[in-house]
Amino acid sequence: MQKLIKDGLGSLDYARVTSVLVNRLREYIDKSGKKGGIVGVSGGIDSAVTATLLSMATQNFYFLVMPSSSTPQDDVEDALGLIKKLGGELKHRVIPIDDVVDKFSDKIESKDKVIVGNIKARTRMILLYAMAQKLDYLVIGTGDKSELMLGYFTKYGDGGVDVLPIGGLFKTQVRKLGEYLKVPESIVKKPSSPALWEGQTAEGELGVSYEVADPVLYLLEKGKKEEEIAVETQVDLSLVLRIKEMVKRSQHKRQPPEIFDIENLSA
Ligand SMILES: Nc1ncnc2c1ncn2[C@@H]1O[C@H](COP(=O)(O)OP(=O)(O)OC[C@H]2O[C@@H]([n+]3cccc(C(=O)O)c3)[C@H](O)[C@@H]2O)[C@@H](O)[C@H]1O
Ligand SMILES: Nc1ncnc2c1ncn2[C@@H]1O[C@H](COP(=O)(O)OP(=O)(O)OP(=O)(O)O)[C@@H](O)[C@H]1O
Ligand SMILES: [Mg+2]
Repeated sequence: MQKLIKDGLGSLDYARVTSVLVNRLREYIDKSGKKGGIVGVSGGIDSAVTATLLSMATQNFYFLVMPSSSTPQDDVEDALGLIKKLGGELKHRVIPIDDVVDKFSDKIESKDKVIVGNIKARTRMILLYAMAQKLDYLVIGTGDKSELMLGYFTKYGDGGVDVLPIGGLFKTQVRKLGEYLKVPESIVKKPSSPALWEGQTAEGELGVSYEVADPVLYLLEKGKKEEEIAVETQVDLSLVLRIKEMVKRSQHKRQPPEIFDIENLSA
């Protein structure tokens, strides 16, 4: 990989990144007038890093672990282990969601795994917002830059949050930040998965690894031409084009709903 990509993706000062993100998060919560923050902790790297940063920003943190039938037992154990490490024994709840999810899917008569998976993500969002309101806290999002750019999240599900502290870091960087923050190895080394259905992995569903996608996303954001990116990253042009298409097609997930303007009715 070329130096430019290495500099952008590989050589961040994670001590500095940590202090900037923790301070920004503390300030954001203070300015919001809310008392603290809540995070859904899944046993995956994004929520582990976000929960760790939140616990460094404020004592007023709260965690929800919300397993479904497709959540591996190891994930629940990893989530609870992390919460204990962060001192969250009295500041968390485990809320299984299958009963609620089944009610929703029955109502629309669908067992489609993507539709039911999105119901799971949105059920978690509802529980996080309800608990946040009860505590007078904000909902702290866990999305990283790779997922955000690719649109690899459920709109108004895990995408429905108040702030995205690690949204400026690519997935490969979040893993490195996790190592720096001493997130348990079982979480740092775990392949990313939304766990919305059994056997689902992020890289399997996306059809590309984050190690490959991240440099391409990085250069796309820099405005580089597809052909140049293919040469620079040694990724097939067809894959570069597919990644670019994912970014384009998910634009609607990264912006508020379009409001139709009626200012110029005569035009
Ligand atoms: N052009 C447009 N303008 C405005 N809205 C548009 C639109 N095109 C679609 N939409 C709307 O967007 C909907 C589709 O988006 P959405 O409901 O999100 O659904 P969709 O993107 O189909 O599915 C979510 C994807 O994210 C993955 N995911 C979900 C949750 C967590 C994680 C994770 O990494 O942990 C990953 C999941 O595995 C799946 O591949 C459409 O049904 C439609 O309502
Ligand atoms: N079982 C769960 N309990 C609590 N929150 C969950 C659960 N599953 C998903 N979430 C929430 O949804 C977010 C999105 O899931 P996602 O899988 O992208 O993140 P992750 O598991 O933290 O990291 P990774 O992307 O590496 O798997 C999680 O970070 C978490 O906030
Ligand atoms: Mg996950």
